[in-house]
Amino acid sequence: MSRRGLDFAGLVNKKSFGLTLLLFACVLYLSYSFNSCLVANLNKALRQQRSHGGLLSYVGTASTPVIRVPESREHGIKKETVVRVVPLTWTGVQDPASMNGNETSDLVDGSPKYRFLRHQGLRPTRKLPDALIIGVKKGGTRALLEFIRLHPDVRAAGSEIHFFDRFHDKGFQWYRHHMPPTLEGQLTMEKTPSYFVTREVPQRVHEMNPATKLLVVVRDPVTRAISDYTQVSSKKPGMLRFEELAFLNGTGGSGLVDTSWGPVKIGVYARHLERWLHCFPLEQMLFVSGERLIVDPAAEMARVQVWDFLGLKQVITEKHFYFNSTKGFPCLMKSEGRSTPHCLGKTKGRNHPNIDTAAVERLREFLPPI
Ligand SMILES: Nc1ncnc2c1ncn2[C@@H]1O[C@H](COP(=O)(O)OS(=O)(=O)O)[C@@H](OP(=O)(O)O)[C@H]1O
Repeated sequence: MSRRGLDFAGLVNKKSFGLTLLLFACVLYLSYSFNSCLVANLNKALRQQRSHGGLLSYVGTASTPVIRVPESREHGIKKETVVRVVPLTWTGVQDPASMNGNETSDLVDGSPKYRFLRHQGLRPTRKLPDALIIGVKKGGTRALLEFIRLHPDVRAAGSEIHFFDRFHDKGFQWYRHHMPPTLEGQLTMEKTPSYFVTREVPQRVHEMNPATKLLVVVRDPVTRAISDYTQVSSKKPGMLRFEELAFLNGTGGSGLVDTSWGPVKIGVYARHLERWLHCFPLEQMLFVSGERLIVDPAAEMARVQVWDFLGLKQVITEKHFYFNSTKGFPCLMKSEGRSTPHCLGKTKGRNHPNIDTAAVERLREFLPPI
């Protein structure tokens, strides 16, 4: 390229560099003035709302803002709704309580989720249960627990804690630490189906709190016994047939029922209930139908929610369930842990073996349907 050509190219490069620089400075200036203008306007609007009680007026503290939303006018009286404002993201602001070591052992761990809640002025703590699902084994206790914990005012331990029948000597502190953190007004629940049939449990629950609410899922005792047998035999291949175990000397449907066999013994509900009634009034117990939990879960859950002792609002409805025809059971649209439709685990809703009709009939005479 000629010397004149090179000079010209240099001039063009310098010019475009200068232009780019100018353009960049303009963009920077515009974005700065736009943002500061926006922030100033927002501040002004908030100040106005606070002083004049405008569309939304703030009445909370700095950490737990509460807004009052004017709703309507009735008979000349202004009505408003109070809403606690909880941002959807944790701001990362350090909670002073977690810095000065003022926390009691009641408070939950310092993970971001709980630091975030405390920052909002909400102090989750672990409490001893207010209500227990005490049984019956294979009645549908898992279904009841998973359904009731859809309620925002209920939090439940996910697994069976077995405190009152196996780990009582570990003490209440141990038990409490197995409970989920709850906010004020939320109920704490736990389910361990063996509580219903364990001799010492009613007295121990009473010692913890005589006002404990008790929920019992009851199911036809014969179907329950077959369900129980199905579970045990799935873990023990080669187990004797149901008919051989349910009757004395393996006499099947023609013989005497073996009342000492676990699956039969658990189904004598009245015997176990008697022990509970020595410690708790009947009104403090709610009997939930295991059958209705399957055929109409929303209706059965409505019964649970209107039970005065729990004092829950009607929140769980048909919208929370769908019927999964492959599984043959109602399943959940979503739950606390999962936002997609799902069913209870594989061990819930197993296929039962065919049992001789004579054996079922004979057993039903001994364990009549409830
Ligand atoms: N929605 C839904 N999905 C699946 N299963 C359901 C459901 N609702 C009630 N059931 C019935 O619950 C039975 C199991 O009872 P439990 O949860 O009390 O069993 S356990 O004692 O905790 O092992 C289980 O017994 P099986 O059918 O013998 O498996 C079910 O019949």
